[in-house]
Amino acid sequence: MSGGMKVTGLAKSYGTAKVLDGLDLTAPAGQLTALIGRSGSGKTTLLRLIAGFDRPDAGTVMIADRPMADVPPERRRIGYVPQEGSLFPHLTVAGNVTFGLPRRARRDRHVVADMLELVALDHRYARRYPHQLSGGEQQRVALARALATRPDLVLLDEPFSALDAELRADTRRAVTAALAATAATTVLVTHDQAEALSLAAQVAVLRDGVIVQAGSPEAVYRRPADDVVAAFVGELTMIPAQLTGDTAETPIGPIALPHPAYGDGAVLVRPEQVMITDPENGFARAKAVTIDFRGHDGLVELLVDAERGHLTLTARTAGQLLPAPGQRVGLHLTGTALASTPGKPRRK
Ligand SMILES: Nc1ncnc2c1ncn2[C@@H]1O[C@H](COP(=O)(O)OP(=O)(O)OP(=O)(O)O)[C@@H](O)[C@H]1O
Repeated sequence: MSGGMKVTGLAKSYGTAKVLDGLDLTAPAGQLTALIGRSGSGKTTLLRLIAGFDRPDAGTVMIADRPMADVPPERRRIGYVPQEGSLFPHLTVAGNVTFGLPRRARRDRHVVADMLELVALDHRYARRYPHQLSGGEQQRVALARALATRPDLVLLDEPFSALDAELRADTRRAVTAALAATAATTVLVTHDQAEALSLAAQVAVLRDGVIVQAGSPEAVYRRPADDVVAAFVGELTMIPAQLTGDTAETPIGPIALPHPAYGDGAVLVRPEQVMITDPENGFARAKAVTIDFRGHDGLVELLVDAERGHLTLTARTAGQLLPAPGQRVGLHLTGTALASTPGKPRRK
């Protein structure tokens, strides 16, 4: 297995616009790292620097423990799969899959059969041309071609974004299974946070030219580096709170704080941390106002009984446990919360 991928101090500007500003990122060997960030944050720029299509202004790229400064793209041992349309239209599937292989390997029919099997495509597809394939099948062939050369690193630039929901799910499954089977070190760019959380071993969040957080999907979702990351990777509901060090006292009960905070403020929690119970139970009582039904679960907007003021919250609950509009419920909180203190400067 290779030594993974590591970039250090990577900087890149276009004119006066600084896109990457001393960025560090390690993609562990044999694992999938998902790179997420807002549109225009520099995800594609980073991928192109790793691939060697562009040169950084500063910083280093190491792939499988080899420095890449003087290595041209075709000698970096990389497999690159862009959004769509990367197949050669005049070559068959077999011709595409074996394109990067030495002549002798190209004539070996087992290579094509093995690679198609790896991406869950029938071997009879080998003779078809790209225009005779669906978008999802084309992406699987593109991945088969990328993996055929046994690269040290696979780079995927939004490979599922042009596919509709059903095809996307199927293609995603086939692609991740193939990547896992070959233990390929992979960096996947996606603007779909749910996709990143479900597929990746590591999620890296790009903002303001640097990686603001890299960690397991669970860590990024449950212990986000700040409230901007928190909002980026999932829904949030804000609850006013008295911050007393390692606990926040809220109108619907106490909740633990992973980072100590003090004073008048608020906490940010995921809607699934707001637990709905019978009105007799729970720390506080509320009325369900609106229900946003989503099949397997739903979001409930709640108006909390308060002596003063007016507090609305959002809870997520399993589809069969959803209250009816107007129903009275009890509430409490679980897990830990991120403190949000007023006046903290917000970054874009
Ligand atoms: N060749 C270029 N010349 C000038 N500016 C560029 C060039 N390539 C990218 N940019 C600018 O750099 C910034 C980052 O672009 P990049 O495509 O890397 O972002 P991204 O995160 O991949 O965006 P998206 O999610 O929308 O694909 C953008 O502001 C873009 O306009």
